[in-house]
Amino acid sequence: MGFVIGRADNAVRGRPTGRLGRYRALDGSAGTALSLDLDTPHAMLVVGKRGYGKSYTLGVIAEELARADGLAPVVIDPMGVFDTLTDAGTQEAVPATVCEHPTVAPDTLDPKSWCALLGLSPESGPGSLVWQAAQGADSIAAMKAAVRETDARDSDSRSAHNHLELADSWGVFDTDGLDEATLSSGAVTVLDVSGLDAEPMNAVCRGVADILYHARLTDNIDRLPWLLVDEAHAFFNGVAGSALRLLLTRGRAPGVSLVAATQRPSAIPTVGISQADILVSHRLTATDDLAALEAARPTYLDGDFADRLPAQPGEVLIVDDATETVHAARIRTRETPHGGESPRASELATDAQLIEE
Ligand SMILES: Nc1ncnc2c1ncn2[C@@H]1O[C@H](COP(=O)(O)OP(=O)(O)OP(=O)(O)O)[C@@H](O)[C@H]1O
Repeated sequence: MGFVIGRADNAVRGRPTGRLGRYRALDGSAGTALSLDLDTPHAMLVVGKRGYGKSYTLGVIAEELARADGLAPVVIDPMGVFDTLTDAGTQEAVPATVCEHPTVAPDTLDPKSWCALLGLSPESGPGSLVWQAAQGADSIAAMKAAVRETDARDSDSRSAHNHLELADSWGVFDTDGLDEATLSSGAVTVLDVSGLDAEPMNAVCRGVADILYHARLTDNIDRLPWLLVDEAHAFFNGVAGSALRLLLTRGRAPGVSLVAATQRPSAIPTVGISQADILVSHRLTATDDLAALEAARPTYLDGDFADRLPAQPGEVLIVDDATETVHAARIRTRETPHGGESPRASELATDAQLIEE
């Protein structure tokens, strides 16, 4: 099994692990196996510039989580590239389901989040109406009715109503939306949010993060959730941000893991980097991204961090807090097809065009 990332006592064997890859030897040969601890909760950050393998690495982690017992993996998929987890692969099938139109119950969002989602200040007339409506209603229809029935100024209730109409039009709110039971089937649940704008995408992520966290706090699920979020900067900077920060800072106590992938670590709040116990870094070159990592992780990342970063797709530098170690590795090959390949013009050209050349 080789080394287990995220497990303080590497002598402990026989507990759940996922195959991550192998050490990268200087001569390019494959070294000892590297696994990821799946026994205890973790907060992981996967970073790297575009095209160097973040989504691929998330896919590898999802494959391993789906096969492990006792876990409830959920992928927030803003690029629509993880549906391939259900395809036939090189090994036995990965238990996976894809939800193409994920919805959450309106009351998974608290009043403050409703105001933030709709871009309303809670102190404003329309904002305070939305706040009040969100406190008592469990559907958008009930929220709209509550707003209509107030004796507030006409212009305020009309504005609040219009904002709620807009939220309704996103199609991501439903009283029968995702719940802890559907999210903890044991298979990896892929939530395809790729067709959505930033606000509804954030609403789904926020709702799901809250459902998983509260389900563990109240002992309502007996599996340990792992929330995987691709393009995480889009969520840390939206309504989902506070829920993701909560998972990073307090998720591990009740047993919720977060794996956040981003090409822009500089757009992630410092706490998002400093609270991660496992950092997986693909190639990074932007000065502000490197500075953000170094500023948040001074303990292990000294000045030569940039020099130690890999150059090829699929290669990573892993910083592991549990063992206080840094590892140069290559992520293993996906078993299911990778869905994030950029299209090439040559692939789209017809045979006739290619013959003409
Ligand atoms: N571990 C790996 N083994 C083999 N090939 C890999 C590996 N990781 C990445 N690749 C190759 O690199 C390509 C880019 O990877 P990926 O789509 O994950 O990039 P990304 O960093 O998520 O980019 P983007 O930010 O554009 O989504 C893949 O299509 C694949 O061909």
